[in-house]
Amino acid sequence: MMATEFHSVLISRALTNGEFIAKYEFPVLLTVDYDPQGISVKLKKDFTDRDNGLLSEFPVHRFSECSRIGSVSYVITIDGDSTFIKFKDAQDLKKFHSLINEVKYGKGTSVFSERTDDSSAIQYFQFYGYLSQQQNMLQDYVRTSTYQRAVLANTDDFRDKVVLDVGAGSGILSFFAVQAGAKRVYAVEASSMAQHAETLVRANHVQDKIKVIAGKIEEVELPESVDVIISEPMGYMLYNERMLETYLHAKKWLKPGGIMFPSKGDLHIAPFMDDALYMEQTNKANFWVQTCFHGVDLGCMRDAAMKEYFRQPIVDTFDMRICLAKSVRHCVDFTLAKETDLHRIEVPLEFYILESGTVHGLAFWFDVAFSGSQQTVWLSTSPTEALTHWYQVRCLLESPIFAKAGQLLTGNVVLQANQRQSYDVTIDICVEGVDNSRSVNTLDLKNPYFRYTGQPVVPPPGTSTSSPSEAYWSQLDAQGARQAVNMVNGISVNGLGEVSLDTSQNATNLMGLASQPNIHPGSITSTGRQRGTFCQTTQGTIGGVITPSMFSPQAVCIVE
Ligand SMILES: C[S@@+](CC[C@H](N)C(=O)[O-])C[C@H]1O[C@@H](n2cnc3c(N)ncnc32)[C@H](O)[C@@H]1O
Repeated sequence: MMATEFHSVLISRALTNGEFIAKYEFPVLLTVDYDPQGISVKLKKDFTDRDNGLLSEFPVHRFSECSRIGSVSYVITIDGDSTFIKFKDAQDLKKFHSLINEVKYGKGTSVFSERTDDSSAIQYFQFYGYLSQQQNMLQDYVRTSTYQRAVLANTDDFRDKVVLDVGAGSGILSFFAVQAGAKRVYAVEASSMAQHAETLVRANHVQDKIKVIAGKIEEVELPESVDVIISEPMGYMLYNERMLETYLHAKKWLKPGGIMFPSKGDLHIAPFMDDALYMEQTNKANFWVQTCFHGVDLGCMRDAAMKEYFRQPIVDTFDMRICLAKSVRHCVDFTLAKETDLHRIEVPLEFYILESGTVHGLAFWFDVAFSGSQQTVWLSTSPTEALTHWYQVRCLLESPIFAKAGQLLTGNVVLQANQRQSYDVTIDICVEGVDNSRSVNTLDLKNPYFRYTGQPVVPPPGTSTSSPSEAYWSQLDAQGARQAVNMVNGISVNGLGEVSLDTSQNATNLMGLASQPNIHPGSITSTGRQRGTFCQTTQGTIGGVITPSMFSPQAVCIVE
């Protein structure tokens, strides 16, 4: 990944009276690098130690004002500031002009640019350009370790093979492919993280194996076809971010019979009951019921507030026992699916209700499988498995419906892709044979509510079929020597006044903590991935980066 360089360039800037004065009294080195939205122009002292000589940097995008002047000069205006660039000769100007033309008029539009709003793409790739955000994903050790295991358990599929890493980020999956014996890996990354990936590749002395290509998979050219495609394109509810389409698009570079890692994804959907969650959202909307808020009647806004709160998918985790029926599984085979298959996804639903209760909505989670020739490895985001940074997602119904054990709940979920790299999710369910039992809601997956607090999940009320108090004491009795011992907050005090820690309980707690992956707070809306924020919790301090879209009243903290 090499920047284009122009030596001995003179830079001037325009004064308000239209005259130009020298910005630097010496000739500079101008470099042009890839930028997710166009190009990044850097002005450096024309020294050999180029990294230290950076004078200034500005991006040139499709809508930037630029113009050629004469045969050796160019003027670029950004936010009213005009920079006059005088190249060494006409040859350099021509080269620079063609780079600018590529940005402004493109090599034609791409599948990615056609399906994505510019503003969404800018925010999205800025997010992934932060080392802290890549770190958040790397530190989800369930995710990262499962990928490494899947690759290293299938070395036959990687040894001496050419691999494509789609959306390489820091390049971690490319490194795994090399560890498994890959001959060459093309690591394609559209955000500015590509530059860091290149640095990591060099620092690890694998530049002869890993070739970092800065750009979007839909827009770059590879020198050859590949045997394996590896990627981590899953968003919330599997589909958020629409990066799975990028993953499927990349198949244009896959040799016939080539391997996709992961190979398939299963989206699980189940009806759930959660009175506390429903009441929490309703109570927030009830703020607007007030008829005399500082003397103002807010009542007319209550319905709109309900709509707004119920449009937000809830991202957190829960006890599987809130599910009233076995999940329906919707499977995508990445080796067979086309990217257009993901523009509108309709999942028919049919649930046999196992437990009577109020259906407050539908819960979603996903699993992906790496089907290697030696071993199949699954990565699961199920509520029954160790927590990942994808958590689980729940879509609420504004009007819940009651269903009895043995009844059939039918309907469908429609995921309609939008230009904001996300989906509008419509859930539509009804209890068969009951009047007025249908309920429909459309939610905006781009704008979820991060509800995860780091607190352990609690089982739904009413799951005890015998006396929990009796069960607790008989468990202690069964351990022996516990009779006549009082327990206060894990500290036992026996009849002799001796005090000791209840190590059995503490060990369980510690294990509980240790089994949590390094999960950070919720997400910004550009990706739905991690949100950094700063807060103190009972279990530690959480640090992270705040981005503009994080300033939402619903920001919550997560235990690290
Ligand atoms: C979820 S991250 C995964 C990063 C890395 N592979 C890992 O597993 O840690 C997805 C990465 O794909 C990149 N990406 C998303 N869409 C892309 C596209 N159309 N072309 C190239 N890279 C893309 C993002 O910038 C981001 O760095």
